Amino acid sequence: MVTTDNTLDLVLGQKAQTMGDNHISTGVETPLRPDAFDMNDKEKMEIIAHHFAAIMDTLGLDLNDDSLQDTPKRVAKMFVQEIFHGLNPANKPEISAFDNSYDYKRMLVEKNITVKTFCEHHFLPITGKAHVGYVSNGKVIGLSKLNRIVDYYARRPQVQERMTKQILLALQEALDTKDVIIVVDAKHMCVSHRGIQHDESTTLTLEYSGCFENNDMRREFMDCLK
Ligand SMILES: Nc1nc2c(ncn2[C@@H]2O[C@H](COP(=O)(O)OP(=O)(O)OP(=O)(O)O)[C@@H](O)[C@H]2O)c(=O)[nH]1
Ligand SMILES: [Zn+2]
Repeated sequence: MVTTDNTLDLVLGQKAQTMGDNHISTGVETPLRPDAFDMNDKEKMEIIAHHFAAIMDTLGLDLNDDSLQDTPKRVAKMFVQEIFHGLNPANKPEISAFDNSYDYKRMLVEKNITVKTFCEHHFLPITGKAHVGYVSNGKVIGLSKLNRIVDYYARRPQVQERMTKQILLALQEALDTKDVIIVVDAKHMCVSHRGIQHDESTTLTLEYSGCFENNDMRREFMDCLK
């Protein structure tokens, strides 16, 4: 085993000092430690599998059962290589901008981009759609790259507000313009499947900058979503 329970205590202790127990948001950056990627994926998966097995064991589950015995490994792989893949900056999508040779000067809207992320408070799914718009500053990027940027920031433990801001900033950077807008409409399983257990509510977050500070531009974008 690569780490010890002492390491975990230390990590959890640090978190408690910096965040308290009241889930105060830590700004636009995902709160990661500076040494977050000192370990490679394989080492991380071994440690997570070990600890997840302890969770299952504590719940009284029989880890010798055929169906359960590989679950710790499955969960570890899912965390590191699938659902939290976007924690690692090495996995940030390569985006190359090219000249807007079509001379298209209006708003471009990419609607209904799938958002599959996980609430950082409960590690339960948040599922929904993002809609992004921008006005080219002379540069354009491939349409699928808009979806890829959303997907990269979704593949982390998240709060919806932070994810929305992170995507806005990444779009500004990729497109080299402030003329960007994003709406995220998502359902939180931590609201529908536990706690209050309300199925119908969704959470809408909106971030914008540049020309979208203008009410008419924002309204035009919203009209495109109807
Ligand atoms: N602002 C924000 N809150 C979120 C998000 N995802 C989950 N939450 C909320 O985070 C809060 C966590 O608060 P706590 O009171 O510590 O958790 P809890 O006791 O499990 O809360 P209940 O869900 O009310 O039972 C809950 O109200 C969640 O609904 C998010 O993306 N943004
Ligand atoms: Zn939650």
